Amino acid sequence: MQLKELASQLAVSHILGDGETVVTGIQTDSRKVRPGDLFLCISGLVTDGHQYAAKAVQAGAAALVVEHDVDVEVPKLVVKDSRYAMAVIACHFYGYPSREMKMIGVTGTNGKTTSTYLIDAILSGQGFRTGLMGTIQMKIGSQVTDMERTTLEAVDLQRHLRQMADVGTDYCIMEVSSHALDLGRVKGCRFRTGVFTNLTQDHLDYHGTMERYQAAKGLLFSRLGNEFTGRSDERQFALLNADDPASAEYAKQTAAQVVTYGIDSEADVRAERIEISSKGTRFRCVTFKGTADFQTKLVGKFNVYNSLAAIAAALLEGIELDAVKSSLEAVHAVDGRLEVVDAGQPFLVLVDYAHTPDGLDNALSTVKQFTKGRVLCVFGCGGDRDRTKRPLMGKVTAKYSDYLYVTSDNPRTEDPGQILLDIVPGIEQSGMPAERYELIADRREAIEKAIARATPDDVVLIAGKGHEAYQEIMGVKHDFDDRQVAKEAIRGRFRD
Ligand SMILES: CC(=O)N[C@H]1[C@@H](OP(=O)(O)OP(=O)(O)OC[C@H]2O[C@@H](n3ccc(=O)[nH]c3=O)[C@H](O)[C@@H]2O)O[C@H](CO)[C@@H](O)[C@@H]1O[C@H](C)C(=O)N[C@@H](C)C(=O)N[C@H](CCC(=O)O)C(=O)O
Ligand SMILES: Nc1ncnc2c1ncn2[C@@H]1O[C@H](COP(=O)(O)OP(=O)(O)OP(=O)(O)O)[C@@H](O)[C@H]1O
Ligand SMILES: N[C@H](CCC[C@H](N)C(=O)O)C(=O)O
Ligand SMILES: [Mg+2]
Repeated sequence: MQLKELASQLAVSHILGDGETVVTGIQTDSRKVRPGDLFLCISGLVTDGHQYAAKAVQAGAAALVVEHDVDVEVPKLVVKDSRYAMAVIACHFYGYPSREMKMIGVTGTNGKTTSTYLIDAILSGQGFRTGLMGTIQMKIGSQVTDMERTTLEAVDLQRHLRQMADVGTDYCIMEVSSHALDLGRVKGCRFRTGVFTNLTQDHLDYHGTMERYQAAKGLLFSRLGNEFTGRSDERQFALLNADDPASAEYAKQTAAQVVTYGIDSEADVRAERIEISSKGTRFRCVTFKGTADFQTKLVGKFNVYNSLAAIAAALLEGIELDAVKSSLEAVHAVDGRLEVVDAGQPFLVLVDYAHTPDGLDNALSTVKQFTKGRVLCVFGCGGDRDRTKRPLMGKVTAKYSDYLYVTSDNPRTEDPGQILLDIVPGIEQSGMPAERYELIADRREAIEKAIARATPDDVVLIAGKGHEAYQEIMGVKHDFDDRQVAKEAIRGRFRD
């Protein structure tokens, strides 16, 4: 595509050099530039992409997008805001793929990955071709790849959406993180449905306050439904959790049709008579398309919310309640979410991805409900992330656990020992005596100790890393999988 065609998408911009220069790809990271690419210089939070313009050109960049002139001899498109230009250019370059599929975006502090998996299971169960994008994986046609980010930057997002559209995808179901909304990664995407799971504390390192965090998530809804076309297949929906106070604000902001789900409040899709066991959950679901009794393999009240979101999203696509029920009931636990680790031991070991105070409250209160013996919890807090959530996570784990093994969870560039110390005030506040918790920076050792202490009827919950297969220390990712390590610890203990 010619540089001048991309320039024509931006009202206030100008070209320095030959506008007929052809670019064959788009890139925002100089280290990934290939010959013929257009390199966009983004002024980021850590560094300024303009500094890497020369490197990008050395690697073969045919042209640049810049906010100011740089001393490099290739044609340049000068824009006001290169992050905004990135979304506009990416959408145009890849031919607006989100218009060729029905996009379902899920935002919220917890439950995004789980809800997207459930929606995917129901829609694909009906024979629709689905694509999935989120924390664990990206699925395009039959190809599945692991992900490093929850929501991709606009250039990567649009490129993959193009691939999804090209393989004939009917529905793209994707997680939309608050970082993505705030940084404009999904600008230009046309969503059919925006789903809100819940809002509780996380990411205050980035957003600063809960108000700003709430507002970032609100962008998914405030951009939804502004155009009424009269066509039912072009209707847009804001699917909101009636039990979460933030929903009222999102309902006001959106022009889309608001549909609610919930348990405690009046809602369009509501669960009643909830019965939770360690094997699954039963509930009656009263909807605008009838009533049905569900028996799912997913454990916990929080998973009833995730199920309701998925049921409502599917009903809005015209799927019959019976069909929704049979697909949902067939779903097993999502990878690393209350996943059972079984190496023949006489007690239950679960690996879960709870890494926020509310996530831990949900996971642990659920476990507590069906534990006859003691709850032994292994957990930590991520480095280079919201520090204020650390004592809160300490407090909530202490509330539900009989023994706590406080350990590392991706210390990243921080001192692991200091992160543990940041957690302790919350444990102390809960009144847990010192002999019932240990600080063990080495996660393997912490898991081994918890497994060594467990007796029949106890439950060991290893929280925070779920599906992750690494432990990031000082910027280096070391192989580490809680499920594998737990199995090794069990085998070590029960070896004859
Ligand atoms: C806060 C945040 O999301 N920051 C992202 C953002 O960083 P930034 O704008 O500050 O960029 P920067 O690092 O200053 O770099 C500026 C520019 O220089 C470029 N550069 C940099 C170095 C170089 O050698 N060459 C080069 O070209 C970069 O590619 C970038 O375009 O853009 C970068 C490039 O795309 C991302 O790598 C970076 O993700 C950081 C590392 C990150 O950790 N993000 C996490 C918090 C995140 O996004 N998490 C959410 C999930 C949250 C949830 O679970 O709810 C997610 O969606 O994954
Ligand atoms: N609806 C929910 N409400 C509260 N907690 C939940 C909910 N669903 C899941 N959780 C808890 O949060 C953890 C993470 O769930 P999930 O991966 O689905 O969330 P997510 O929003 O995708 O997280 P991330 O922001 O890291 O992508 C689970 O392991 C569980 O402990
Ligand atoms: N998407 C979340 C995941 C946190 C997972 C936890 N294991 C950690 O590293 O803190 C984040 O980037 O904050
Ligand atoms: Mg996720």
